[in-house]
Amino acid sequence: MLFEKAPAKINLTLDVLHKRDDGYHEVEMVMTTIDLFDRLSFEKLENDQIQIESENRFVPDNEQNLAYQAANIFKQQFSIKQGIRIEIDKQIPVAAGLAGGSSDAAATIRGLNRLFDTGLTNQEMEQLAERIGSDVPFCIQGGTQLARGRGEILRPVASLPPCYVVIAKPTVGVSTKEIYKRVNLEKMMHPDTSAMTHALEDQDFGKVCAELNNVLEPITVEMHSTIAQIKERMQKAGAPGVLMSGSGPTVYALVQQEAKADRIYNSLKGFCQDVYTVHALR
Ligand SMILES: C[C@@](CO)(OP(=O)(O)O)[C@H](O)COP(=O)(O)OP(=O)(O)OC[C@H]1O[C@@H](n2ccc(N)nc2=O)[C@H](O)[C@@H]1O
Ligand SMILES: Nc1ncnc2c1ncn2[C@@H]1O[C@H](COP(=O)(O)OP(=O)(O)O)[C@@H](O)[C@H]1O
Repeated sequence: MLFEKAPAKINLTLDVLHKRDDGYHEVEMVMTTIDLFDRLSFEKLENDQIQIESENRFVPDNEQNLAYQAANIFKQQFSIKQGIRIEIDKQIPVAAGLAGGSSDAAATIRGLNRLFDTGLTNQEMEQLAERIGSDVPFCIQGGTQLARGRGEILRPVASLPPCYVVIAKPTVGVSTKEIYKRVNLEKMMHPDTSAMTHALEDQDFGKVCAELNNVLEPITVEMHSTIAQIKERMQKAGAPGVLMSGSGPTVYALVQQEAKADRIYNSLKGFCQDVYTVHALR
């Protein structure tokens, strides 16, 4: 048996540049992994099946599961006849904009690369990952990266300065596809991506907070006003930087003082079911 941790990600910026002929959107976004993890275990089976086990009722146990899809692609790639049992201890909220499923898929590729001793490089794993979803290549290495293309063209950038990340996920469900469908390119306040990467290089926390921007946020907020309410609560509790992650509905606050992080956490506990205080991964 072998284990892998699958961290969640947040978007520090998310820009949509244009719609492509293949239906996807050309994006430019800075993402960073945080210390909120799913834990996966991998075991070889004598039969030819892929088995997914999870106690979380929102996690599919069939080919819909991104970890299943990753295992299937991996088996095909290396003509592996054995089966694989994958157990997912789910800690990342599902359908949250935190890339939980994508990170499970990436962890599966990393885990199977070790289990079957196949020696794939990170770049080769990212190429396999691309076939599963736009966010999966980023999740192979995580850290802080600038992602372009539909999310698969990656460049490492400087990490977040040390800070707390207070995360709140309302119970509303959001479909990524639906949010991208509502994108109106004329009506956008685009992030300054290069200002964000420079702020990270300079470890300028105030500037990082000032540059947080996600063009999908107004679209999801229009559908779910609770996101705006969470943002307002965080700001009132003293958060210097607040943003929705990915297509939502999760909102996070960045803050450097522990006492302020506690205050933000307490202002949301009771209002929101899923609230966590975590750190960015360096
Ligand atoms: C918005 C983001 C930001 O990190 O994350 P999440 O909210 O999912 O965490 C990503 O772009 C989501 O990536 P991911 O969830 O992997 O998307 P995919 O499975 O590849 O695509 C789901 C659907 O979203 C739309 N899509 C996705 C990526 C992209 N660059 N352009 C798109 O238009 C397409 O309609 C696609 O059918
Ligand atoms: N391993 C997995 N963990 C969670 N959700 C998964 C997984 N595999 C597939 N899914 C499906 O993917 C959808 C999006 O989930 P998730 O990856 O958590 O969200 P997001 O893309 O918003 O970050 C869910 O509705 C769920 O049914």
